[in-house]
Amino acid sequence: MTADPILATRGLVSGYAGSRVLHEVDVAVPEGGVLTLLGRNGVGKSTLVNTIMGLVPPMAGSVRVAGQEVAGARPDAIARLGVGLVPQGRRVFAPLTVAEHLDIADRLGRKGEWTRARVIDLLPRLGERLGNRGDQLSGGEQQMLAIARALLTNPTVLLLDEPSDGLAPAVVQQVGEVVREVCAAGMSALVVEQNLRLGLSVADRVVVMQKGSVHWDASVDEFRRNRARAEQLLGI
Ligand SMILES: Nc1ncnc2c1ncn2[C@@H]1O[C@H](COP(=O)(O)OP(=O)(O)OP(=O)(O)O)[C@@H](O)[C@H]1O
Repeated sequence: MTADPILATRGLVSGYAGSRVLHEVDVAVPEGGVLTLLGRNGVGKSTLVNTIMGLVPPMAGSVRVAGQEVAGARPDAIARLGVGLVPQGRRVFAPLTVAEHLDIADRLGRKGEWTRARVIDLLPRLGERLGNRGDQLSGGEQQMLAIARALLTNPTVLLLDEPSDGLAPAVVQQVGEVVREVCAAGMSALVVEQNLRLGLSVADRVVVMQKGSVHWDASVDEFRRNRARAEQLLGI
């Protein structure tokens, strides 16, 4: 891993209609590594992800992708610079088929090693469901589609916002395997997870947020050794 992070925020302030949610947040995703972001409900994890992606405009601070400043840029420009988003709630389009979702990502996204064939090889279930509409998919299949769509844009860093959200335990395990496989293939990622086991299984570093601020930035080992602190910050 190099010293320069592939994605870094510095002093990032953000929020909605005058109310601040993020207070000078510094996080860094190591190149080829995974940063897992933990925190109780409502601490600002999705706001951080959406601000990095340009969906929520930053009020102050910096967001750098591969050394380039992107704070204030539009989401499509940020995507073209190599940031891929697997959004909370998956955002699959009900009337579009799996194939149509993949076509759109293929057409609009960057070209690279994540081709449609490779994505379907990783997620064979999607290959069997190409003609099915978004609203005919299970939650797990929708999550796989959200991941496939993001991978097809060939990001240099992937933002995954609670990929296990709302899924049954067996399906969480399948999604976990996919996330681990993608990360093991060298994808840099920021992973927001409520599922501690999944989050830690992919992480190189762990950041815990509380009330819009980073309260703990630790290696996975350090996090595991300080169980009491983890429990106190996460309310578990
Ligand atoms: N679109 C929005 N407009 C106004 N306030 C919002 C909006 N989205 C989130 N908030 C508020 O911002 C704060 C942080 O929410 P956010 O969704 O970022 O937290 P989170 O840590 O991702 O929580 P969760 O785990 O529940 O998704 C909350 O107080 C929430 O009510």
